[in-house]
Amino acid sequence: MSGKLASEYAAWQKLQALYDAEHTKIVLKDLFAQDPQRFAKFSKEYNSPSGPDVTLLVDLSKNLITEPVLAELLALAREARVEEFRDKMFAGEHINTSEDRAVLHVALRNFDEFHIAEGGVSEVSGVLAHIKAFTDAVRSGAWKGYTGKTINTIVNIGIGGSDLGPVMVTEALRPYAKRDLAAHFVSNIDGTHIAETLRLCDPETTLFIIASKTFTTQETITNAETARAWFLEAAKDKAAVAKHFVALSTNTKAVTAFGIDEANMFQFWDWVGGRYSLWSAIGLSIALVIGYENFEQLLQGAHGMDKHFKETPLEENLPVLMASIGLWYNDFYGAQTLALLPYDQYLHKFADYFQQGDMESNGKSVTKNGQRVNYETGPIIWGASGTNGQHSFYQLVHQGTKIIPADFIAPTTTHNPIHNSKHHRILLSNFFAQPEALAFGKTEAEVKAELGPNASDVLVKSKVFAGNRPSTSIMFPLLTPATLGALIALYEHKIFVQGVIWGINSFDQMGVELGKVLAKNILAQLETPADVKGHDSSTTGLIHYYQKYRKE
Ligand SMILES: O=P(O)(O)OC[C@H]1O[C@@H](O)[C@@H](O)[C@@H](O)[C@@H]1O
Repeated sequence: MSGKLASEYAAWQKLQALYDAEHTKIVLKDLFAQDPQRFAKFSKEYNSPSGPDVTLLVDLSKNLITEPVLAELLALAREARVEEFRDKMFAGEHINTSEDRAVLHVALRNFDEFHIAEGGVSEVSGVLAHIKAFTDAVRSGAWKGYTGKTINTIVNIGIGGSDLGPVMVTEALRPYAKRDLAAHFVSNIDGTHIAETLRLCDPETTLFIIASKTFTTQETITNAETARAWFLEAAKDKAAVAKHFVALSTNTKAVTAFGIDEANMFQFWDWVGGRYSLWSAIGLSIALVIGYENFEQLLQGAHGMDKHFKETPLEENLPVLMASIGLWYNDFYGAQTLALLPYDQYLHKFADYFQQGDMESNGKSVTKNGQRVNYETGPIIWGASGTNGQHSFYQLVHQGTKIIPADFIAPTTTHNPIHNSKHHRILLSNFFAQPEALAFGKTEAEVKAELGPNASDVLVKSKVFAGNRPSTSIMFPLLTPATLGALIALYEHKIFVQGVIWGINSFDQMGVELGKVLAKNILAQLETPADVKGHDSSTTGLIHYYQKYRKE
């Protein structure tokens, strides 16, 4: 970070000039017609440089880019010193400047390759061994509940980064799950979430995992206290808590104050950001569900992508390429969003996960130097899996007035090849068809030819697809733990690169704090109407309405 705003870089200005002069000429139909090598030029195959075999095909050719545009985008990455900041991250420098912290999720899956000097890094393997021993004990049935029964249900209580990663990954890796171990995730403070979950649990066979980096998050602590009270109603003995409650946290003092045995606390460190923490002790529920070996495969897969990101020249560097192209839309085309569209039911939480991953990281408008940016930063992330989206919001993606870059993601092979993979062939034919239709559209002449000479002009016009709508397609052979690890790390590093170019701190989350403070203040005023003070008339009116009609 050079103290410059991104828009002051020479490459940014060249990109603006390129956009102004060329963007009407960047027409996918023409670009593909002119260059039979376009797919070969703009698609990349990733083969993991270490660890288990992972291959990904990342097809960037249906993006609104030309070679000069891409070259200039990479020049921007260089001018913003992306390589230098990447190396600083891997070296453990405190690049999270506002909190004076290192950013070392890569150290959680390092497998002794990169040398990192930061307190706690040498303890990673010890925590992994703790996770292994504990998951083996629970999964084998050796770990017993307070009446001597084995555990058949786990409930992870956490929110944000202490929930979304475990939820997404355990869903994504269901084919590897121990099917007789039910896993539930409680996050919302709405009592309905814990109440409905506890209805599915038996206190004798349920293990609660209290996942909170700070161990002060109101939702998590309140839900954990409710779970403990529910448990003690049955167990009646506080000593039994040790067999049914474990904690994942950086805050030993608060964990022991809650009554959890320090031996049942899985440690991590302040250099693990919440939204980058599924690789840490926060992944305990993942390891319980899929087994430690599969959890380690997930980490190894991510490590391979880390190595790729660290060592590959920018021209071939997938996170850098995806970040650059995303920035092109975000800052020059005026695109507001990025749709994540996995054609794999197991990835149905992928977009939810990266809503936090991307939006909490790059939803910032002040640079690390305190300057207000004069350009767009993080995109709005959204999406849905499979063909469901097609019957819902794709109308707008195809024919609406907005430009919506989209990432299509699919495995060549399904874990559920029913009817000789008939379902999967249908699914994939949609996966291939949608980006094609978005890119190439349908002209008025084509519609007329299809409808015949008697079709009304209005009907013809309504069936025209302008096309030239950009997308990236990502394919891989099968959604394995290692492949998922690589895929997540790919997006993590994409977010990192964009944050560096925009000059923002992708690793704090000051915006989340305000809501917490305001809600605490109001909570203290909810009892009595006379206490409701210091608000605007709308907020006061809403609270008074609540006070009039509430029943407790
Ligand atoms: O893991 P804990 O500390 O409970 O935090 C849970 C979540 O809280 C939110 O306010 C954010 O700061 C998230 O980044 C974080 O993941």
